Amino acid sequence: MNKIAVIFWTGTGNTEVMANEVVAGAKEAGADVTLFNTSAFSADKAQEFDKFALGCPAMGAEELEDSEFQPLYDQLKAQISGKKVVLFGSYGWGGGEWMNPWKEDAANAGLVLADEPLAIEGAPDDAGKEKCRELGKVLALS
Ligand SMILES: Cc1cc2nc3c(=O)[nH]c(=O)nc-3n(C[C@H](O)[C@H](O)[C@H](O)COP(=O)(O)O)c2cc1C
Repeated sequence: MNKIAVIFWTGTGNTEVMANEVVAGAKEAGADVTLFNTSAFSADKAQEFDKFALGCPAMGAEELEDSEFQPLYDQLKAQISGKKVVLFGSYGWGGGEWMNPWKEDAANAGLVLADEPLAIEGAPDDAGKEKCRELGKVLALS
């Protein structure tokens, strides 16, 4: 089975645009993909999926969004150790720094990163959208 959950949090829509492109890329590669805003997903659904694309912008001071995304991610990572995952999100001024501790944390939790995380400044342009589709494709084919 190749069931993928794409789960994202967004404040102003940029990471949602990325999430939609990740979905498109994974579908093009033949996966069965479902898109969730964090508020629509709970960790007890994790076992229904084989792979996960997780999207969250840089918030706080180079951190994950702390009211919805971080708590969900903390519960989820305990349940999906050993599963394939990709990470993505939009940032503003920090050069993508928030992605480094996230990547390290995911690896420490035993998540298997199917590709390098994708960090995009602001709203993705056409080239950025293509990178998102490619990320979805790589996850689907991994
Ligand atoms: C409360 C808050 C904190 C933020 N902190 C950071 C940060 O630490 N580093 C950074 O590069 N951008 C930061 N940003 C900018 C967002 O990451 C950026 O606007 C991003 O495009 C938002 O993505 P979204 O449209 O998916 O919400 C912050 C924005 C807000 C509102």
